[in-house]
Amino acid sequence: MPHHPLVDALRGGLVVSCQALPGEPLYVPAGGVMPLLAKAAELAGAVGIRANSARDVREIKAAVDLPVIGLVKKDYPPGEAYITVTMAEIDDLVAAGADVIAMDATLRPRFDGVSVADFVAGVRRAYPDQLLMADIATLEEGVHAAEIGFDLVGTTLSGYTPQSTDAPAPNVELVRELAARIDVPVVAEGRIRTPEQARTMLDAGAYCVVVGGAITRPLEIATGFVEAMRP
Ligand SMILES: CC(=O)N[C@H](C=O)[C@@H](O)[C@H](O)[C@H](O)COP(=O)(O)O
Repeated sequence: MPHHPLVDALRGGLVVSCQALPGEPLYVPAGGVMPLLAKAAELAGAVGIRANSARDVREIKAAVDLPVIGLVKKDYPPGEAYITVTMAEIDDLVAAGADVIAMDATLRPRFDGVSVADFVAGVRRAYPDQLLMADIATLEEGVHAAEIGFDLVGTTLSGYTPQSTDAPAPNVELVRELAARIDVPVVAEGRIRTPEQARTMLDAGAYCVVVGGAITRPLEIATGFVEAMRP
């Protein structure tokens, strides 16, 4: 089946996740920082941007000419789904112009007790043309996400859920297994630290690769150097 042109534009490319949460050095309440990171990604040849919050999606869309994967991350009790879990968040991201909306598609409990399948069905009814990306942590969740109609399936949450705590970082095998099992494009995302690892993900069958912290989180990057240099 041919892909949506927007999904086609991501094929084989790098998507740069430009995110900073409150408490991180690059989090500025007034905004304006994430578009600068997105611009650098665009100049480098990235094919897309991933961003948290309708505000950042809007600002980044105004600054670069790349598709934006939008999400809303909020704090929920540990062990619960937390990436774009309400219809109000979907409404905001659609209004901000998110080309793709990323949603928690783990099989963890959700704050409202609604299953991810029912939530996605509701989103599809409200916005039939909206592209949706599943953020999953395990093979089972990835297969389920493909079955319930997501347009892209990403390994974003591997290593971050109780069911995946022992997963390798990055999880090349999950990408390989998913790519072999589902027809939906597999996005390699999560804990990819080097260009070589990104390349390995493509070789394992990833449709495209999302890299965040290794490019856009200076605290994380500097900490890696400091730790490696410790006597
Ligand atoms: C687990 C979670 O909440 N991940 C978030 C999802 O959007 C982001 O904090 C990550 O930066 C993003 O997935 C990219 O991953 P990495 O920064 O490891 O390249």
